[in-house]
This record gives sequence, structure tokens and C-alpha cells, in this order.
Amino acid sequence: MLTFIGLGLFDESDVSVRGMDAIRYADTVFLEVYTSVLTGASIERLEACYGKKITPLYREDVEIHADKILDAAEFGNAVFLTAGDSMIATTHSDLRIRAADRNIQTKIIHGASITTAVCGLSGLQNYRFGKSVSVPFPYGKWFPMTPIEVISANQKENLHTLVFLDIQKDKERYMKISEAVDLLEEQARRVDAKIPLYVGIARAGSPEPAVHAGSAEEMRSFDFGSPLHILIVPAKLHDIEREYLERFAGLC
Ligand SMILES: C[S@@+](CC[C@H](N)C(=O)[O-])C[C@H]1O[C@@H](n2cnc3c(N)ncnc32)[C@H](O)[C@@H]1O
Repeated sequence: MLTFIGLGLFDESDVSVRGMDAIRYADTVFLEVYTSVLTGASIERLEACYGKKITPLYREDVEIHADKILDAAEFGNAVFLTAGDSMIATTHSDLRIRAADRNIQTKIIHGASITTAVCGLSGLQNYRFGKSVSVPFPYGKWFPMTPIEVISANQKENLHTLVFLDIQKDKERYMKISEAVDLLEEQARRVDAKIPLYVGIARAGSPEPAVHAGSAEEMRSFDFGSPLHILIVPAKLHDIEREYLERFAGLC
């Protein structure tokens, strides 16, 4: 059996009771550490809390060398932990299909996801979000323009855009809101587009999340603090959305 378990957003206490029971009952516990992370808990702390040895998994362990996971699931109870919800903004649906190819039973135990937490923190309505996009760290001459293309397409339809920020786990590098805004502003400049308003959110799910709405300049000067960070580029605001951002995100 392979059980996908979403751990929620911040630390070891965010997992559901059902998820915790499945971890305690597991023979093997894997933790995927490259699509998102629990910034409030180290692996050691998770191990102490869940009472299990945890094997961290990097991208190649899941996307190329998944046999270790699938073997453990074929011959025992394996759990595959992910920060947030397991199948949101990740590649894990492929792993579930490969498990099914080997007649391994699978199930999902859901966790809170950043994709829904942003609605509560920003007041932006879930049904008004269009396609989401990721901003990767530029590499050499590689400077992808996909983020501004997706944002522009959503803006044409009057839809909000959720913008995930890159994680380079091997370097413990997490993109900050100010870095992402610099990249998005450069992309906008190249295609003669304008992003009039951003909403930045840091550490959703923690006791002290930061939420701030404003122009590119305000995003650069506001101190969002430690990771993880995420951005929203809002469409035209409804009255209630505007009022919520004024009350809870410092929108002027
Ligand atoms: C690719 S998504 C994975 C989403 C995850 N599976 C989920 O359901 O929450 C990871 C990105 O979402 C954002 N993110 C995830 N958790 C966050 C949090 N607690 N606070 C702020 N941003 C977060 C960051 O930009 C991070 O790089």
C-alpha cells in the first residue's frame, strides 16, 4: 500500500489525525523535500514527533528512481509525505499511476494547501483564480517569460494569478517576494505589460504569517521575513476583496 499524506503548511502539528495514524502504522516513511517544505519543523523533529525514521526524497528519487518507493509499497505499508496537499502543484500523480501499473494499492490523506490558504489570508475569492504559475530562478541566459504570459492571459479574463516561488532545496535557497517581483517586473518591461498590484504572503499556516498588498516598490521594501513566500497578482478587485485587503493586508 502506498499512502500519499499531505502534512499541511508549517510544522509537525499540521498533519491530520488520520494522517498521523497512517504514519505511525507505516513500515516505511518517505518525505518529499523538493516541491515544498515545512519551515517550522526539521526532519529530526518530524521523526521525534511521528516516532518513525524518515527517508528524504529529492526530485530524481521520485521522478527517475522511484523503485525504492514502489518496492516498499509493494511489500509493506509505505507512506509518502509532502508539505501542503500531496497532489497540488506537484508531480506526484505520476507516482500514483506508476504504483497502479504495478498493482500497488494507493490512497490519499489530504492536508491543508497553500492554494487554499492564500484565499483566507488575502480575501481573494477562490473562484476568481485562473491558471497558476511558478517563477524559477534564472539560470545563465535562461530567462523564461511564462510567468508574465500567464499573468497577462489571466488579467485579460479578469482572473487572479497565484505565483509559486522557486525552491532550490540542495542549496537551501528559497525565492523571496522581492526577488520574484524583480523578475516579474523585468518580464513585464520586456513585453510592455504592467502589474499594478501584488499581494505577498509569507509563512502561511504559521502562527505569524505576513500578508501585504501594494505596488512593486512596496513589495520590495516590505520586510516579509523568513520563507516560504508566495505572490498573487490580483485581477480587478471586487469591493469585498478590496476591503479585506485594506483591513488585513495594508492596502492603501
Ligand atoms: C510548488 S508549491 C507546492 C504546494 C503544496 N503541495 C501545497 O499543497 O501547499 C510550493 C510553493 O508554494 C509556496 N508555498 C508553499 N507553502 C507555503 C507557505 N506555508 N507559505 C507561503 N508560501 C508557501 C512557495 O512559493 C513554494 O515554493
